Amino acid sequence: MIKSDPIIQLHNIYTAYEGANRPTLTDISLSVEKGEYVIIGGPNGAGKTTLLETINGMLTITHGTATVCGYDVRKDGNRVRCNVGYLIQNFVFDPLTPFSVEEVVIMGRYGMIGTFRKPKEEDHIAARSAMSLLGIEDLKDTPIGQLSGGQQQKVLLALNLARNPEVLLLDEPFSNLDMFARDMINSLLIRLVNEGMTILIVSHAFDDLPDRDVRVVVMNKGKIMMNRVSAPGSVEQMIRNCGPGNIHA
Ligand SMILES: Nc1ncnc2c1ncn2[C@@H]1O[C@H](COP(=O)(O)OP(=O)(O)OP(=O)(O)O)[C@@H](O)[C@H]1O
Repeated sequence: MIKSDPIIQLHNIYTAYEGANRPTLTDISLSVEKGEYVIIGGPNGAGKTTLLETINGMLTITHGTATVCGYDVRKDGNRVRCNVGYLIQNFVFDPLTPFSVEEVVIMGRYGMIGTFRKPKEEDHIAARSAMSLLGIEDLKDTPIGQLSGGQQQKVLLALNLARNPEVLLLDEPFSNLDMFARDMINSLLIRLVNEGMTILIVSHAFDDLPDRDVRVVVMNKGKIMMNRVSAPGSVEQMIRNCGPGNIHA
């Protein structure tokens, strides 16, 4: 069998925020195969969100090579973002946002629908199917700003799933969720990864990981301190072992 290229390949990457006089990420190299479940851990300010936004082509890479879904992130950021879903951390809609839940979920299809075109039947079907995966069909006509934080988070996950991404980046997806929603979304993520989606998740919650090996990437001070495939049971301890008291970077 011919081995395909990794779906994410970062080599010697430096990423800088606009106006910053030095890069936030330094010398990042990371390979992720299609269908991997990757947990990104590390202390506050370590660079976890910055890593997700680098993979999604949202930040300036000042040095190194980055390929995601076969596209060069530095040259083809738009194409990368068409194939990657990104759930950002703690996003809250303004209470007066004039869109219903279904309208927000269908925004996930905009890259495919095209500018100034109306959603087709297939876009509505994809949006409804994503809402059904998250159990939010009954909210479809509710204005998004009238939902709770946890409900809005489910809508944003549905928006990302409506476009059926090859890679899903999740930044603290469980932070606003009750235990039932966490269980439901954990099972959904495990199903998606078993079907071949590649998932990278920044999380401090390690219950209910997939019943298979996961890749654990631990960051600190803008660098990757550890990158290892491990059994799910040892993830939390591995991240603790690389905690601020135990690393001297
Ligand atoms: N927009 C920005 N402009 C300049 N620097 C930023 C910006 N956003 C983040 N940083 C800096 O980049 C570093 C890494 O931040 P990042 O948000 O990636 O950390 P994190 O590991 O995701 O932290 P947390 O666990 O607290 O969410 C921090 O020092 C932070 O101050």
